[in-house]
Amino acid sequence: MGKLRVLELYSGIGGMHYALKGSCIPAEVVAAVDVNTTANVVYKHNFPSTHLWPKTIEGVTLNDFNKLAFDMILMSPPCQPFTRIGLQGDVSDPRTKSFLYILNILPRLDKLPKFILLENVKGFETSSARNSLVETLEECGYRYQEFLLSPTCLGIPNSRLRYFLIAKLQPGLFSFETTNQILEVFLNSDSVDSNASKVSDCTHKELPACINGMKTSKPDDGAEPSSRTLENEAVIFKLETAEDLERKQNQDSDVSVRMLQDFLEVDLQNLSQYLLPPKTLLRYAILMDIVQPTCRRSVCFTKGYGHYVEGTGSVLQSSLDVQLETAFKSLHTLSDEDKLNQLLMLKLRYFTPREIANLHGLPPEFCFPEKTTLKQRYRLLGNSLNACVVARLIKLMVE
Ligand SMILES: C[S@@+](CC[C@H](N)C(=O)[O-])C[C@H]1O[C@@H](n2cnc3c(N)ncnc32)[C@H](O)[C@@H]1O
Repeated sequence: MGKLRVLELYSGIGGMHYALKGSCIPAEVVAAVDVNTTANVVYKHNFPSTHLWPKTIEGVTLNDFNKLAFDMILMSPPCQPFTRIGLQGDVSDPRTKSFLYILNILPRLDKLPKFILLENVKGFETSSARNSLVETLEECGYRYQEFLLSPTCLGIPNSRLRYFLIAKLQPGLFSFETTNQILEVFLNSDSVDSNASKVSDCTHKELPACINGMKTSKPDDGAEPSSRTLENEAVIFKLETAEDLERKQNQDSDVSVRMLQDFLEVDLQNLSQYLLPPKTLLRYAILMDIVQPTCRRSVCFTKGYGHYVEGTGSVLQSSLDVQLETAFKSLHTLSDEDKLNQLLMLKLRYFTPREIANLHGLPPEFCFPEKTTLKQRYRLLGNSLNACVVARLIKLMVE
């Protein structure tokens, strides 16, 4: 097979590009399109020779698309119109306009791409946008398969449940039986399993995230602890019930998932930059998802991480001299000053952008330009994707 020509839409910081590299499929990104200036600076920094179009997708004409003669589309359209906690504007949200434009362009292309992969949030599967996508694919003669997957199914200790669709132009066949059901595990077909080590061999050597074989348990749903009600549930400590604690203990004892410590920076420079400030500790400590380096879980890192505290991602207890339970149990009886002293002993800190990049399966060579601020880094990473999960899907789609 010659090199596949790949079009990367909504390219952001290039998560799809890294996934493509990780898949080891002979391919090149012939164009990447994104309208976000900050993301584009990061993309260009990491992929200086890729043709990046800093414009809206609606601004790319049918003629421009035809000239690219691409074989594959990789895309992660804006997810805000489909998030469970958002307004769910779906196709009437202006942010879906570019996606509908792509659906309109697709049947009119001189040559249909052989492969299409789409990533979005959980919630997309019940949207009208998804229905339009599937209708268009069927009209154009594609077979497709939908998934809901989290990186935990690859042994990566991070919940990031996402919707994926892979499509292949007929007469091309997938190496597995497609089903109308949304698959919540990677398929255990021989072809996928036997290739698991191959993906990891060529995927970012020092990166621990992609080394694992596949796990076939159902993914957790990545729900944030603060998003549910606590009525009728006895709180043990830190607003957590026995059920919460049991779930977390189960996750932490699941040895098919790696420990967070494998993803942490070893000699962290500027630790103080990442420590949670006193005001935040006093106001929000009780709501935060706190993990230790030996934990095998973390909640989804969103674009507000490091800025908003509640439900945006886990924080790390970097001093293990004090037990979390001990620090929290008597907290409500203390004065603010004593409360703070007790919390400070835990040395709670944010994960660094590099550590989140590690959890996302971005390779060691991925980096931010110096000028990208910390807030921008968290924001861009929160919008990105897990490159290991997508690498697996690309392989499954093409083989
Ligand atoms: C969910 S993020 C995708 C992130 C990307 N996969 C990554 O790894 O960083 C959606 C991206 O679409 C871009 N975007 C949104 N609307 C767009 C449009 N109409 N044209 C081009 N890019 C758009 C945003 O700037 C954002 O970077």
